[in-house]
Amino acid sequence: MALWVRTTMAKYCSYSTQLPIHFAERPISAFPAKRLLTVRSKAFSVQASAKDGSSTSVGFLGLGIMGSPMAQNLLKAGCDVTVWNRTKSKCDPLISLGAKYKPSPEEVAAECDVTFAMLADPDSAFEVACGEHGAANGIGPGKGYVDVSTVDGGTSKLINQRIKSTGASFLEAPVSGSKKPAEDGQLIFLTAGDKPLYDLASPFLDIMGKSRFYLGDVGNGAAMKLVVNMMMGSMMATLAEGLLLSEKVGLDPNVLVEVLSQGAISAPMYSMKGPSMIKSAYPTAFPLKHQQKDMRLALGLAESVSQPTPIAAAANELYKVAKARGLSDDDFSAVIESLRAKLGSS
Ligand SMILES: NC(=O)C1=CN([C@@H]2O[C@H](COP(=O)(O)OP(=O)(O)OC[C@H]3O[C@@H](n4cnc5c(N)ncnc54)[C@H](OP(=O)(O)O)[C@@H]3O)[C@@H](O)[C@H]2O)C=CC1
Ligand SMILES: O=CCCC(=O)O
Repeated sequence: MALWVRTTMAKYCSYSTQLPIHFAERPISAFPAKRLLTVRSKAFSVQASAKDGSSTSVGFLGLGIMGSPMAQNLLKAGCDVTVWNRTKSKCDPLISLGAKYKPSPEEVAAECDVTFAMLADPDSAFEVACGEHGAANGIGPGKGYVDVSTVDGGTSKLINQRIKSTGASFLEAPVSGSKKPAEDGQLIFLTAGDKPLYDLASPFLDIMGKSRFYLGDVGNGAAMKLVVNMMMGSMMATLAEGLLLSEKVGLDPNVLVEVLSQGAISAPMYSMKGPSMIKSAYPTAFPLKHQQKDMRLALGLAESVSQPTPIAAAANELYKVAKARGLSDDDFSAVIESLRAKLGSS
């Protein structure tokens, strides 16, 4: 009996030199917990470590808003997890849940079969992978490095090169989904790179996420993520404009959110973020500085293929204004503040 409801499709992507394959799998959380554990432990034993025949050991580098719950879900599923974070104190809650700790990415990668990295941006992703005491210094043949940070394709390719030069495998796997989906194991992985590593890492991706796409060559996962986040950033800016305009012409913006939720342009994001934006509350799930980083990287991607993206370019300006107003660490929905200032309504 098929355990997965799998849809497979293949389509040509001009950004890739090979035909990408997309696997979208049914959320594993749809299965009862007991059944799930059986499936998972079977997967682990099938993919036993080359090192000593025991189950695959996992490293996790970067325990911010996303990395912490992702690593926590691996631990809760019974995985053998070793963690590292630049600010050591963020490791403590995971250590108390049973994680091991190593004082550098190098030592984590040397210890573990597969090492995941969830870093802030291209610079930190590169530094943790390739810098002094970076993962590349500890990794080697038979091991894998899975970078789940959101970076540009160029950075991902550099990390790929350096990791591969050691004889290890590389997979980029940025995620769609924010803090709550990370906590609930409902992320969407956009992967590209070494297919055998994708296969090896899939049971772990399925613990942390609800679906995964394999997109072919390194760079395609990053590109897909940037296109998605470029659209998300523009949608958020549009919501901000609509909320403020409705308010200014005397409408109740809460009613606008309700109207949106019932029509063709309904989006979970509008229903989730709209009500708090109306109250000028921006509890951070996705930091605004990261959204602006993604707009910037997406515009760079568009530039590289001479694709006009005027809407994203305009939205990016709003995120830059919001950053300049000290809102970098607020949720990206705080972008509305840059329009409030412009419209003179705050
Ligand atoms: N939050 C979200 O909703 C989503 C975020 N993403 C992406 O995931 C990535 C992580 O996001 P998120 O968890 O929200 O971000 P956070 O800002 O919460 O965490 C960033 C992590 O990167 C580490 N870091 C930053 N700079 C360095 C550096 N120079 N050297 C070593 N480590 C560093 C931080 O360490 P320290 O604790 O020491 O600061 C922390 O572990 C980003 O690329 C983001 O775009 C993707 C999907 C959703
Ligand atoms: O990169 C952040 C994505 C946030 C989301 O998908 O909700």
